[in-house]
Amino acid sequence: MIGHEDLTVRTLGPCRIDSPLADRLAARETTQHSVVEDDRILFDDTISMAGVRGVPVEQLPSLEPGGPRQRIYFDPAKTRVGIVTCGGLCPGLNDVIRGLVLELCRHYGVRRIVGFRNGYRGFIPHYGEDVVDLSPEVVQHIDDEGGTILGTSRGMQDPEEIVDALERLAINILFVIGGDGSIRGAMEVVRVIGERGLKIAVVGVPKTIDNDIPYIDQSFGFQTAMSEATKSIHAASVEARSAPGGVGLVKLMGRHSGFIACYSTLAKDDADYVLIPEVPFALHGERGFLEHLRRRVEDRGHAVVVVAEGAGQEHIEEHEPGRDASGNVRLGDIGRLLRRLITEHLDDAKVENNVRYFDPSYAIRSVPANPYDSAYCLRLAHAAVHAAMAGRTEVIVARRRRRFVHIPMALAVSRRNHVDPLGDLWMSVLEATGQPVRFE
Ligand SMILES: Nc1ncnc2c1ncn2[C@@H]1O[C@H](COP(=O)(O)OP(=O)(O)O)[C@@H](O)[C@H]1O
Ligand SMILES: O=P(O)(O)OC[C@H]1O[C@](O)(COP(=O)(O)O)[C@@H](O)[C@@H]1O
Ligand SMILES: [Mg+2]
Repeated sequence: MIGHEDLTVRTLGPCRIDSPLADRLAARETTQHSVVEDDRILFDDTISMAGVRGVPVEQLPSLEPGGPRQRIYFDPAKTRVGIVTCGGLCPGLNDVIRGLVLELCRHYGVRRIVGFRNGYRGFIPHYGEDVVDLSPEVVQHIDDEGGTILGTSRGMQDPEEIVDALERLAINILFVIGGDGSIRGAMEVVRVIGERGLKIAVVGVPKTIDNDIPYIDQSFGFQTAMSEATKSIHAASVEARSAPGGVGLVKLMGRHSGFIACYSTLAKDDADYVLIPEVPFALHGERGFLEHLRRRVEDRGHAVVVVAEGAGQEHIEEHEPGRDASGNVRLGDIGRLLRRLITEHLDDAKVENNVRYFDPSYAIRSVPANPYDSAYCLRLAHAAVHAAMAGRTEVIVARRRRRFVHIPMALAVSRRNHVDPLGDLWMSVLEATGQPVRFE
């Protein structure tokens, strides 16, 4: 059970410097739309969850609010900042970089900002990567493009060498834009910073197209990626309805979490089946997926199947689950397996079929952020700058139940966010598709 200590945010020291934004904060009070800096946000949001704690309200676990502080830890005129993007792409990476630079320069007067190239390897001399000087002029229009102007990478790097680079460049604040792996890497960097007695703040902006980081509403870029995925699902539906025995099969990203598959299915009423990593399914037998699909194709003449790439791995016998350079599991190709098995099953049943396979994986994560995500990225960037300038460290900024909060990195990587098979999201998917609760 999450306790108060799990939610305590580390700081580098007392904030003694008046913030350049102090004059904007004077009249603020806690309302539905803002939280004053010495207030806290309850972690539990139901009577039962709070009640089971059996403690007075002021002892209930609570989160530190995001937002500007009256006084800050770093002297803006003497602060140097580094920014790095790590792991897989996600729409909005450039929007976050842009937001960080503009907030630092325009509102805190911090002008010494460098970008490290290609993820954590950008710190390592062996790779010979130059740093990128960042300014409002450099970043003004980078949000028009997907990807990250800094580049990204996977693969473990030595935190000692990363901190060496921070020391050489006299960096005071490092922003890490990345997922669970990047956050774990950032924690190693924080460990070394502490061992060396340095005062360097490390603040994370969580990034995951899979939405697999817990305790946050949604990752930036998720809405854009989900929107892109609906285009492929609709194309699959058009193809399926235009041919006898048409079956549209769409494989979407989602290594361990099927959120993209779920939300993109709910957005358009095209899919008949959704298969996700969190819900095992039987392929064969009278109540298996293939027989159910055959009956659906015979009854309606077409069907659309949406499968998250991490679903059905139990059916991929010949697959040796290797790992990528960061240690993430390399998945067997459930899309190709289903394409083959669906065709074989319908052929064996003498059901005319035309299976059309779509794999838009990289297409949905390499696009620019949509306006909603662009605005979300800007606000996350603002929160990250406020947190770092106030000396917070080993923390990610996130929006949780509409409030911007500071979540300790250890908590952010303590578990993975999954679609709950007993939760309301999966219930909505079952209601929307009409598929059975389980194929067994
Ligand atoms: N368990 C870990 N401990 C320390 N560093 C890690 C760990 N996992 C990943 N990293 C670092 O974080 C970077 C990005 O991690 P990765 O899993 O590829 O993407 P993401 O951060 O999006 O999950 C890697 O290049 C690696 O340097
Ligand atoms: O980018 P790669 O190395 O091909 O890995 C693809 C994987 O990256 C992801 O987009 C997630 O990226 P992260 O590991 O950076 O969170 C998965 O959805 C997908 O399985
Ligand atoms: Mg990850």
